[in-house]
Amino acid sequence: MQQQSQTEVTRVAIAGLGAIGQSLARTIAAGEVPGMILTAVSARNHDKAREFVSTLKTQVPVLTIEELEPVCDMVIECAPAALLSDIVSPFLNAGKSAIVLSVGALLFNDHLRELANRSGGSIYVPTGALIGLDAVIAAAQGDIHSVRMITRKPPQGLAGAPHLEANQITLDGLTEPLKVFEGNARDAAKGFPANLNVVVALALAGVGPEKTLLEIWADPTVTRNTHSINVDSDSARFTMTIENIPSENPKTGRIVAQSVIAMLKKMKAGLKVGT
Ligand SMILES: NC(=O)C1=CN([C@@H]2O[C@H](COP(=O)(O)OP(=O)(O)OC[C@H]3O[C@@H](n4cnc5c(N)ncnc54)[C@H](OP(=O)(O)O)[C@@H]3O)[C@@H](O)[C@H]2O)C=CC1
Ligand SMILES: O=C([O-])CC(=O)C(=O)O
Repeated sequence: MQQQSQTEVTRVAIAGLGAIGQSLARTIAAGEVPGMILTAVSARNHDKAREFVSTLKTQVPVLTIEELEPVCDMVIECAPAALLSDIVSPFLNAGKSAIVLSVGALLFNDHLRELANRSGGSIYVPTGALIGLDAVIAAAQGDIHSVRMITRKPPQGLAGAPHLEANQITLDGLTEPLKVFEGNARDAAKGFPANLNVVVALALAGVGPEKTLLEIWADPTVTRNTHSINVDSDSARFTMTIENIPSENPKTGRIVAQSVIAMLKKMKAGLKVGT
């Protein structure tokens, strides 16, 4: 087991240099997260990644996924969902930590949780594009009667989702809101692997992927990725909505990288606020 103490310096790897990875790399390389050092990055296109790294305040090597674990203490996974296990397994195997953004893929990689439990490594799921996981986790210590979420995204925020193709749903030229999915978080993670990680984070915090229910709307009248959660439990009833400004990737909100930075800072802070 190689878990670190709060005061040790953590060597951070970033796997995936898209909307989230680039934003994280800029912030960590600028020294804005005390106790964390950006040590290596990985991307599909190494030339493009090297060009990006040259703009950072600290220079780090661009490595393959396999080369990250031997030189880093923790990995932040922000790559396509299909790579989740390849990126995270070596770190967990070594008893180290992984912050996971492709949360939906955790449902189809049960071995990662088992690996973490066996090795003493940790998988961290940030609140990401969502809101209120602290309240859901607290409510889950008692009895939660129901968890429902409604997501509205501009059509381009849902483009390319396998569920749309499988059901021959076309969003081109949409002029009014269209409900494109109603079901549970597990089916949403299959049908929208790059668009609805948030509902899986909600499921893991609360009542699990079968009982967490979701509607997805392709809505040409909204410009923000909007998620509303409704929870009813024996301790509280709450409804919360977040309206995310998309990043350069229309599927991903700007707040996601900020949520990860907040998590990194909390790991090293003496005062930790929130559940
Ligand atoms: N938990 C949450 O709240 C949220 C989670 N997400 C999820 O986070 C993940 C990242 O999102 P986002 O940054 O928007 O995605 P992007 O599509 O913007 O970036 C993905 C990056 O992964 C890289 N990549 C592709 N193949 C490989 C490979 N073989 N090795 C290393 N890197 C590779 C790409 O590299 P290259 O540039 O070279 O092509 C690209 O830079 C996605 O799974 C997304 O669904 C997104 C939003 C919210
Ligand atoms: O959950 C996701 O993958 C992304 C999302 O909805 C958002 O950024 O609003």
